[in-house]
Amino acid sequence: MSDVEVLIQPLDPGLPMPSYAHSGDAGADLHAAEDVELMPGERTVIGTGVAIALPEGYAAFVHPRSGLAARHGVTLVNAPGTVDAGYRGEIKVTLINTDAKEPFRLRRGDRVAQLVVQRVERALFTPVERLPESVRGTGGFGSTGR
Ligand SMILES: O=c1ccn([C@H]2C[C@H](O)[C@@H](COP(=O)(O)OP(=O)(O)OP(=O)(O)O)O2)c(=O)[nH]1
Ligand SMILES: [Mg+2]
Repeated sequence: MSDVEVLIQPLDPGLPMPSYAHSGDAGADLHAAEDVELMPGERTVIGTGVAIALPEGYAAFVHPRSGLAARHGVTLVNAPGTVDAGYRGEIKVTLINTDAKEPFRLRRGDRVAQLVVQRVERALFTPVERLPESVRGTGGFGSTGR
């Protein structure tokens, strides 16, 4: 894994910066900027107290944390959220509590999601009459069976 410099602006003094729990981790944990209580089925958007400037050719993706998903049914509505290189606003997280019964509580400062920084390509969309043939062809949506 190589390093890439990402400029980060703390918007909320007192909140920890995103950080990798272990060397080799792909995701840097993002911290919740506020206390939240989500009823079963409820969703909300919360801040993480940081803004970033990614280099051209990169994007960052806001992924759920598997511990919150497995233990509490808490995930992100738009997983993975896409942070564009040109975005300078606060990174936000679209939390949802999918649990049928249990409310979910999160404290300010808790790790709520994780940010994965990746190189991305831009497509040059080239219109054609016919696409090249492939083994899969047009089969999709369960075409290979269950
Ligand atoms: O989980 C997310 C997803 C997006 N964003 C920010 C960064 C991203 O660059 C911007 C726009 O996101 P997106 O393009 O997914 O949303 P949109 O609904 O298409 O909004 P827009 O019209 O602003 O592009 O919102 C977040 O902070 N968190
Ligand atoms: Mg958009």
